Amino acid sequence: MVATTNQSFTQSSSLVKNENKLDINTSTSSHQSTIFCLSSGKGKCGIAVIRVSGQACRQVLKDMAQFHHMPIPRQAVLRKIVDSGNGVVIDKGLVIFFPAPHSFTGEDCVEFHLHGGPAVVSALLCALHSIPGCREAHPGEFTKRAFMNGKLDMTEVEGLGDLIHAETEVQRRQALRQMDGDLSQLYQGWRADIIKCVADLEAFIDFSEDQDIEEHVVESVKSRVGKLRLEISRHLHDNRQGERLRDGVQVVILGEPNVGKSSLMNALSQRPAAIVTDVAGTTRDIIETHLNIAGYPVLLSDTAGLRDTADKVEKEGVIRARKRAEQADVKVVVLDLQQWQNCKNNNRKSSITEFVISQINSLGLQLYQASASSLQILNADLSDSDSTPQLVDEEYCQTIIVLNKLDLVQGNTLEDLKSIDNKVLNCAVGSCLEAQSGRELEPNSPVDFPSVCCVSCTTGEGMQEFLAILESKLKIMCGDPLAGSPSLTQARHRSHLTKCLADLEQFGQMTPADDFVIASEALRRVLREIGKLTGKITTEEILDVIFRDFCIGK
Ligand SMILES: Nc1nc2c(c(=O)[nH]1)N(C=O)[C@@H](CNc1ccc(C(=O)N[C@@H](CCC(=O)O)C(=O)O)cc1)CN2
Ligand SMILES: Nc1nc2c(ncn2[C@@H]2O[C@H](COP(=O)(O)OP(=O)(O)OP(=O)(O)O)[C@@H](O)[C@H]2O)c(=O)[nH]1
Repeated sequence: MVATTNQSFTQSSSLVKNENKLDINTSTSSHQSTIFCLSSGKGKCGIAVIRVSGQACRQVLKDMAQFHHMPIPRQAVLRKIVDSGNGVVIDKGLVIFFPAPHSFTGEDCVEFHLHGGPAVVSALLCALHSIPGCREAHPGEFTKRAFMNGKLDMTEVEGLGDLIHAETEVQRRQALRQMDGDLSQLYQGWRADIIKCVADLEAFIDFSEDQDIEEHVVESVKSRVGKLRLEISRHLHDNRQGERLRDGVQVVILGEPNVGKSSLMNALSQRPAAIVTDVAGTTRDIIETHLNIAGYPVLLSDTAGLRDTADKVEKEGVIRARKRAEQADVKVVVLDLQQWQNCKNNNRKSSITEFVISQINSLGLQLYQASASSLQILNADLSDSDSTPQLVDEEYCQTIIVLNKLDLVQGNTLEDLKSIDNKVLNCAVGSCLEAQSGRELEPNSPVDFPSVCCVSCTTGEGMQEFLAILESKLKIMCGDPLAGSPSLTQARHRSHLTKCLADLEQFGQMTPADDFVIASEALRRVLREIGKLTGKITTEEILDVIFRDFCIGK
């Protein structure tokens, strides 16, 4: 066995060398031009920061800030800053030198912190232009250099991009975690595991006449690959929590005409985003607004009231509403309590539960919301590496039922409403939806029943409770970005990892009669995919797509 270990080690290092041949992420920046850019926001501001990165930085310091010796690294110094072309003083500002490799880009960097007037900024940019070898940076070019110089891997770069684009607190937390390398570490760890497996397997291929090695090595590799398969499965089947948080949660308001959908939309967005009238069928097109609800990014849509109609325009609106409902992460179904009050007034016996159920049924929406298969994997036994988890990707969504126009409910009806226990109502409605879905769930599988609440969009009563429910649903849909292992955040990652999983599964089905060379090739493909994920293997095309979305000056 000692021999095997040694063999693994040499295999392992040759493997790394082989892989590096595919690596274009090794370029040195010595031949590149020096780039500069305004990194703070455009327009008048207190202080403007202009960054310079590249070989000409030392010349810039000499010519523009009269440093005859290089300043102490990373220490701000107040200097007169001069246009070296004409000797004119541009401003008196702070200058910081970050010598390579200890800078953001890994190259020599200089920062000018100036007074934020547009004329000051443009004079400095102009002066930099005239220094030989200097040019203005493209969007994301500083970060691209940081990536090229190995300061950040691709997932960290993407985290940084997300941090800049983060509009809400929870998005910020997820992006920061990714920028800090949590996702990178997870993927690098998987890569290291596979490298070991390939090394062991290839050592076995070279020394297969030794039966002792076969037993141990092949079995151990199979079991390690099995564990990894399960880990990647779990990471992929997370109900897209991280992606949802990054892209925004789709919350869709649905219901019959005139029940108060647009009023709810306006109450949530605190502005008259949608037209409200007492004419049934007012909203036709989908009306969207972006909201920050408790730190979660939400794309809220108001939709046309669901009903059969001969009106051509309204009909199209209803089709769009149903389509949007299918894409919803959270469905907010609005019902009109005045209709229940009318039932009661007409002496038609109807409990609130019956009313809710019959109304929901008549809307013809798919509101059932368990994602049993995805949740199953979370409970799967990690040690049982031979069982390939069978996962079906189900759409997972949450439903809130809002009983609106609470202010119109009076007398006995109001008392009836107040007497009902919310939990009982939630369960009754939930069971009904479960039955309606026609699907059998295993006992104890976690199902989130829809939550029911009463509000008045006119008086604001119940709105806090509704918001609290919505918040809890957003939490379920996005998870806590700081808890547990980091989430998958992008379709790009999903696509690479799905390919990895397919190859790992192919490997798992290998039998002793199979060719181990082919099996090890499957593992090498996994390595290549993870390499693409972290940017160890990349192409200009991919880089362009990723850096395109960065701001100028980043
Ligand atoms: N003025 C200023 N503020 C800024 C930045 C900047 O470039 N300039 N940043 C730009 O995004 C962010 C900070 N990120 C930075 C990341 C690395 C290094 C850096 O010098 N890294 C060196 C040394 C590390 C150390 O000493 O701990 C290195 O990695 O070797 C600097 C800033 C946010 N604030
Ligand atoms: N009393 C009372 N009236 C409400 C409440 N919410 C909405 N309304 C009224 O109900 C009517 C319909 O409201 P909308 O918000 O336009 O209803 P909608 O569901 O968007 O209607 P459509 O666009 O037809 O689908 C308007 O006259 C609102 O003022 C409420 O809580 N109490």
